[in-house]
Amino acid sequence: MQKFTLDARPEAITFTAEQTALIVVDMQNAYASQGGYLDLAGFDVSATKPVIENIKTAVAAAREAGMLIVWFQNGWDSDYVEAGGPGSPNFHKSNALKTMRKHPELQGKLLAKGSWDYQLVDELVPQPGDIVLPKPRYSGFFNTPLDSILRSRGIRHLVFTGIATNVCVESTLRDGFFLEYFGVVLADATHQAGPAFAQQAALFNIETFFGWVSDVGTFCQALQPQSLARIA
Ligand SMILES: C/C(=C/NC(N)=O)C(=O)O
Repeated sequence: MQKFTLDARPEAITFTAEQTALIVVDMQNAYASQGGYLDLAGFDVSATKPVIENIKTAVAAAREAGMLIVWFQNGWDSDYVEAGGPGSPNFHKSNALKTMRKHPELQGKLLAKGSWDYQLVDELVPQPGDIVLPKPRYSGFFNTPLDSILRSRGIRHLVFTGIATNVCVESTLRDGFFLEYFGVVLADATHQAGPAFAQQAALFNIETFFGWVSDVGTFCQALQPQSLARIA
């Protein structure tokens, strides 16, 4: 199997395309579009367009190299049974659920399956052979078949893109770490929920404790057939 070496912080990391999945976390209107959940809840989504473009570029490079692409969609049924009631911390901490309690006219709209908010942004379209997984909580490993899908393919490395860096990306990467997956974040293909320091803190945590941090240009460069980064 061909090996690729990706320049990353805190050090370069080597992987094969067959044993790596590109994970696209929750690139839904809820998280990346004006008028979506995060915007309505008061989070700044004005800088998500370049993130969408960078994800498109990373997905194309990963697909060309033969990597599995996994797309997550965060949310629940339109009655919010899957979100959990007052007995679930999710009921109390989800800003989507809190926003809908404050604005009952939004009930059934935010992160509800079938809604515009739940849909992936128009610019990012899964292709045949990709895996599209719904998830009910921040971590993509919780109550989803992600682990068995990856294990059955021998995948050990996960390259992360998506929104939000400090919530679902970091949660999924951390759970992956405990399950012995090597997690790499492409920083310019992610965006935080909250102030800029939340992005910096999440990336600091990841590169220092849980994984590696690189960027889309470096990732594409590493995957190029003629790249000097390629090791026979
Ligand atoms: C804040 C938030 C983040 N989700 C994510 N996809 O990172 C949420 O779902 O409430």
